[in-house]
Amino acid sequence: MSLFEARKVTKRFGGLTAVNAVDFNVQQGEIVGLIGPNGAGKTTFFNVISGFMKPDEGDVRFLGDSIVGHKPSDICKRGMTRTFQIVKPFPEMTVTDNILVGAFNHHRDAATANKKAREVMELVGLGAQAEKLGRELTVAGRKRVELAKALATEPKLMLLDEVMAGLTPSEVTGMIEVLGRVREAGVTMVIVEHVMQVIMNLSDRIYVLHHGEAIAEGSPKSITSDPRVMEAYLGESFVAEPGGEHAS
Ligand SMILES: Nc1ncnc2c1ncn2[C@@H]1O[C@H](COP(=O)(O)OP(=O)(O)OP(=O)(O)O)[C@@H](O)[C@H]1O
Repeated sequence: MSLFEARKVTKRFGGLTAVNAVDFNVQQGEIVGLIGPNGAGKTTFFNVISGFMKPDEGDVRFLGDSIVGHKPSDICKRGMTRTFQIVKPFPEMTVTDNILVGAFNHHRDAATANKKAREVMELVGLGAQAEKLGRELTVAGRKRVELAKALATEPKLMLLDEVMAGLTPSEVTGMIEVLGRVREAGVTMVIVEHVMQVIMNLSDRIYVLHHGEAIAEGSPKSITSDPRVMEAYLGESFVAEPGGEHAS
């Protein structure tokens, strides 16, 4: 059984089919990349699989159960959580307290929630910034808080929406290391990302969306040499630079 599976997922906006009969699966322990040119349907697909939008057709299954129609908070309690492209930590709360918001999702007991918050803060490299306020953080710091908040909910599967957007090349390298540690901690991940260096470095498998359809799936190596993928990216830079137009 796959940890996660989307079967023939379709989402339309009026006459526009943003996601068209997409099959997608994730096995325990994998990092799966999701790429595609601008407007390919990545965000829409992400919104559907994380419960923020309902598919018009198809099924989304996590741990063998359909989660279509379930609230994101319920899906999070089951062990699947997501991050957002635009990261807004609570500005007047410390880094610790921001992360505790995630930890309390899973633990009612304050001591246990605190312990979890400390643990994920160390994992993402925020230990030294624990007492900083949300508004004092750089983009890179805010991205790490977003990641830590998601991790504090103790996910089995984490969906990451452009965690590298707006980061400098050295910050991207730092974040790749962090995600490597997250994987070692046993968290399975799906990554939507424009920074190809990240996708190619981290992903075990990659799905490519184009005009709402999954046109290719395979190892990073097979994807880069796939003629359908090259054609889909015609006119766009396939090797996007960190901190590009998708900076938030
Ligand atoms: N709420 C909406 N209402 C109407 N059309 C939408 C809506 N959201 C997305 N779309 C359209 O659906 C298509 C897919 O958009 P989506 O944002 O999912 O693509 P994307 O691959 O995430 O793009 P990008 O890489 O630019 O973020 C686009 O044509 C977009 O204009």
